[in-house]
Amino acid sequence: MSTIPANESTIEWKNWNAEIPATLMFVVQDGKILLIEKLTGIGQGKINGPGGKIDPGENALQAIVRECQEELHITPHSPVKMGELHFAMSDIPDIHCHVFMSNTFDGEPTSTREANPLWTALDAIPYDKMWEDDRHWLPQMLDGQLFNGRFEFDGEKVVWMEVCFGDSAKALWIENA
Ligand SMILES: Nc1nc2c([nH]c(=O)n2[C@H]2C[C@H](O)[C@@H](COP(=O)(O)OP(=O)(O)OP(=O)(O)O)O2)c(=O)[nH]1
Repeated sequence: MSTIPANESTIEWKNWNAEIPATLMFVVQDGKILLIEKLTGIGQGKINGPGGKIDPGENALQAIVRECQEELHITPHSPVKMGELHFAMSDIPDIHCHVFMSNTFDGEPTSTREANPLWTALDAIPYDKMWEDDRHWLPQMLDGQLFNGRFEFDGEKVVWMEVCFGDSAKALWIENA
């Protein structure tokens, strides 16, 4: 488990519930990862994976497939859930995010109103243009590790975090999609 800084979180995580359920997808193929330049919504202007909010009546898997279709015109095959992320935000509603990976998909990644596709070498992921927490779980996820991350933000800055990996991380997931 990794934590920063050493101080306690101001969040009472035991009773914490996010307002927004969301998803992320990372497609990896031939030594490259399919990232996006996000053009709308939360994190606009950042590099991220495709994803977005879960609509009422959807589960996380249905939501991530729909978001990939909407944002990049691709349909990922057999998404595998790799992690959950819990974001306690200071200035926007709190977010609970399900993170998936896939190695194959139908369609051609295409720019849309919401995103520009960016095939990126796995050793050149631009963490400086991504959310600050990503560097604390994305490398391990790409090594095949399941994860569970809790992050407290002040604006866009991480002020506290706790990230677990492996089976003990999966035991912390709220939902096994
Ligand atoms: N990698 C990463 N992704 C994050 C972080 N915080 C955060 O909300 N996200 C992701 C989760 C969602 O995929 C996305 C936020 O949802 P969104 O605003 O894109 O939702 P949406 O596509 O449904 O947008 P809209 O309907 O409001 O236009 O950003 C973070 O710290 N790191």
